Amino acid sequence: MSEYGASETSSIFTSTGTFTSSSTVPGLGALSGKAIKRFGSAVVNGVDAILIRRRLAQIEDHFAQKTDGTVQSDALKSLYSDLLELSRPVYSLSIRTRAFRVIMGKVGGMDFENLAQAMIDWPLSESYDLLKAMITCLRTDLSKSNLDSVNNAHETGRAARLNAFFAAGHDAYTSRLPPGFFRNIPQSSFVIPFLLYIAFSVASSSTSSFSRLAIEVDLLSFITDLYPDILSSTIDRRMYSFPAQLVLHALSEKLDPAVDSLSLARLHSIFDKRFHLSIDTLSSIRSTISRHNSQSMFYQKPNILLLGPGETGKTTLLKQILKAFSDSPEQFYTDRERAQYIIPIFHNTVSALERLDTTTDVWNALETTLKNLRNVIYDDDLDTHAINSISQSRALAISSRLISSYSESPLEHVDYFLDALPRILAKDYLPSNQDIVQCNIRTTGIHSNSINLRGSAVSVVDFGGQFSERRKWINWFPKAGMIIYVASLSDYDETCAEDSSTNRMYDSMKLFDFVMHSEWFTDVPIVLLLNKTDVFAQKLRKTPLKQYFHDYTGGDNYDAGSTYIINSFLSNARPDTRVYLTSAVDEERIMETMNDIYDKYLEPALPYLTLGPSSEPNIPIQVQVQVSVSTSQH
Ligand SMILES: Nc1nc2c(ncn2[C@@H]2O[C@H](COP(=O)(O)OP(=O)(O)OP(=O)(O)O)[C@@H](O)[C@H]2O)c(=O)[nH]1
Ligand SMILES: [Mg+2]
Repeated sequence: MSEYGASETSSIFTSTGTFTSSSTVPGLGALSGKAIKRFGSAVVNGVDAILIRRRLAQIEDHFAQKTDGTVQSDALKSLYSDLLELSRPVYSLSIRTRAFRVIMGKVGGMDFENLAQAMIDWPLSESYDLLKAMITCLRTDLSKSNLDSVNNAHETGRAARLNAFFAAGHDAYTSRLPPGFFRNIPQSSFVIPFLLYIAFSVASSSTSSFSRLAIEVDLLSFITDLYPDILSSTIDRRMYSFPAQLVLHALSEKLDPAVDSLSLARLHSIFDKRFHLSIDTLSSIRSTISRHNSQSMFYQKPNILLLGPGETGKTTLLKQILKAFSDSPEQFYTDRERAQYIIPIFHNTVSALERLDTTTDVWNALETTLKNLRNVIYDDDLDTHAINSISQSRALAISSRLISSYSESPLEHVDYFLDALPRILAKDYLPSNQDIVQCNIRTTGIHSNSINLRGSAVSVVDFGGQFSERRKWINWFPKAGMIIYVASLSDYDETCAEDSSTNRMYDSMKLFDFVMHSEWFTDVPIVLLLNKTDVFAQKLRKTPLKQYFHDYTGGDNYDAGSTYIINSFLSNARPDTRVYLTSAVDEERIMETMNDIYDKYLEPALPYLTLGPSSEPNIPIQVQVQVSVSTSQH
């Protein structure tokens, strides 16, 4: 039994029978598909009035204390039926105001799935009145107050009462908005819950009737008034119209081209063609709603933090993202920028040569190459240097390839640059995109990069992963909107550059554990990116994982090995942690991963993404009355 008593589960208008045909209230009992006749006004008195007020009090109590998730579906249905019933213009304004307050609170608090369902099932004429009232209540951009234009005393009194009705709805709506929604964000963000409510109702209705209704109440003008620059806005601004685009998208899916061609034409004139949903509309709306309480969801924090130990691929990932999301990925690097990578690549090549097995026959011959490369590196004047003599040793480079394939364990970029030696040693060498991706430069300091992520301005922040760098991370913890923790699968047989007694993977797991359970990130989504799958696959065949993780039993099987490492990382992780296996040097693979992260985590967050307090002044909302619902009061 409900903690609110048996009456809670049944409607006074339907099942209890206490509210009978002797009622003086026209229209009662006409819920859920029964024909509703509009009588315009009602006189409620005696027992009926008491029952109605009692029921309303129950509904108010109920919704003040509970969210829908905790209530049984039958009970909910009757609660919503009665709630909607009591919002009808046939009741006194005081009753309607109380019902409207509950309804608007549900919408503002984004706990509206059941309300939307009840409204879809409601007769259209009733939904029309309620929708119109909602829009009026939320409109903030109308001319001052229409009270000024009302000239006789009676009308003024009526308008004032209506004003109070809308103000009550507005109040209830704003008081339930998710934390931070109202303050310091553009005014139009205030309507996000309402727009999501409409999008949800449209998307979940089975026919086009509800969509037509939304057009009829002039939702499109409401949207264009709120977002005058809906199509022309800059990237920074465009994200604010995401929920509006969601509504337009849902409407265009539901309207019937044969019947609603005019509405569709108007709709398409404001619909952003670049708007993209990765999942179906309803799931997309649901996942957007489900994120609303997560304070992390980019409210003033559009920052993706790339954390993880040194040399795990954070900067490589960033390079790939910056290039892929730029306006022209192919021309991303200028020749000057490419040239800046020559010296670091020579450095990488030298260290690659230095790590080769000195007992091999060709080592002596390679030394000339090494010496010349060093000369170039340590002399600032690249042009006058002995690039010529370096290129003479090109033949030797071929043999270096042999050596690298014999080397005991693969050395990643090291292998790459040894293989690329003939090209690197050419006189007119200019690093290719892939050379730049493979180039290993240790990050020091913090590097925040603004990118346009499918139309949204987001910062991706890259940190150095070495011990000495980690202490700098903390400054950014309060600003984290999302964490991508990058670990390297191939770390299992290596020790830390800063401490040769610590295994890199153990260090990585410990650091992950720290990040995962840091109080800064309680609400911050964390994605674990297990990188360097390519190196891992190669390495596993040569260096047994069991040697470093004694309880591992999967041999050199890639799936067994990677699953074991995933499980080890996740053994103490939050259940919502998402894991990806990827290779940051493989452009296609890493972009697949990033797109998936975008679809699952970023897209649902977009409505909450904002650039910060100073982006637009917070103009106080004024409640004004423009459209009145038909009613008469007592
Ligand atoms: N083969 C291979 N190499 C990778 C992969 N990811 C990164 N690398 C290489 O590993 C090296 C280190 O990568 P970075 O991105 O610089 O590492 P980081 O995490 O930024 O390191 P710090 O800046 O020191 O914290 C570079 O040479 C990359 O090209 C991968 O998936 N496969
Ligand atoms: Mg780096």
